[in-house]
Amino acid sequence: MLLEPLLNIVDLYCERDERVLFEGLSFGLVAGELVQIEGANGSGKTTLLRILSGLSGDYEGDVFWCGESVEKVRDDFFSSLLYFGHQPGVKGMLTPVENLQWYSAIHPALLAEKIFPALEVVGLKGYEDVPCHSLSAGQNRRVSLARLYMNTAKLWILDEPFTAIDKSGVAAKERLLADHVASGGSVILTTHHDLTSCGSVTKINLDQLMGT
Ligand SMILES: Nc1ncnc2c1ncn2[C@@H]1O[C@H](COP(=O)(O)OP(=O)(O)OP(=O)(O)O)[C@@H](O)[C@H]1O
Repeated sequence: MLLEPLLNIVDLYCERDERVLFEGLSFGLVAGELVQIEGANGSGKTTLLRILSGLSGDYEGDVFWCGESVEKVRDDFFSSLLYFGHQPGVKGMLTPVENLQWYSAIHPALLAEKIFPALEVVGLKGYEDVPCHSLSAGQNRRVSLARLYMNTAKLWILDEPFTAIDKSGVAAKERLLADHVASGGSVILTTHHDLTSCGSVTKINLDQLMGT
């Protein structure tokens, strides 16, 4: 049986600084699917993820969520989405717990009762109350990644989630992604890592869609 796509991207066109990043980009993402966006530096991976996450409206084409234009179903779409950006998005003056409390206050899919277990899983037990400006780059990234262990969102859009994460952290994140798709969640991500234990991965290469 053919599954209806959760997210459907139709004929997307985007240019920046008079350079076409991609044109005619169409693909669908079904429940339980992991899509990896590939491409050289500057090919438009982050730009695409920002468009799909509703953070940039500077494009042509259509994006549908469960068969409806995302514009029409914004509330449902955003409550089903967890976006993990290029930057950790962690405030240095706040502790890991405070950062996650703030995220949980603004996003209904992030469960506050999971903050402490999530910080333990990402290896930050004992650092819960340390201001984030005193943590390393990798530890700040882990604070941000802890959101993945606290959430019930169906769709994860992750921009370079493994940056600054050590080998054991990468293996744990791969397992988390595999569990998410195995339980019917969906993931779109960019990474320069080879995904070795996430099961089936659909790859989309932006280099082949670059215009002039
Ligand atoms: N807000 C913007 N205004 C103008 N140009 C932009 C903007 N954002 C990105 N660009 C340009 O768009 C192109 C694509 O950038 P993007 O960050 O999407 O690439 P990327 O594939 O994610 O790169 P990397 O692998 O280096 O992270 C780059 O040439 C960049 O300079």
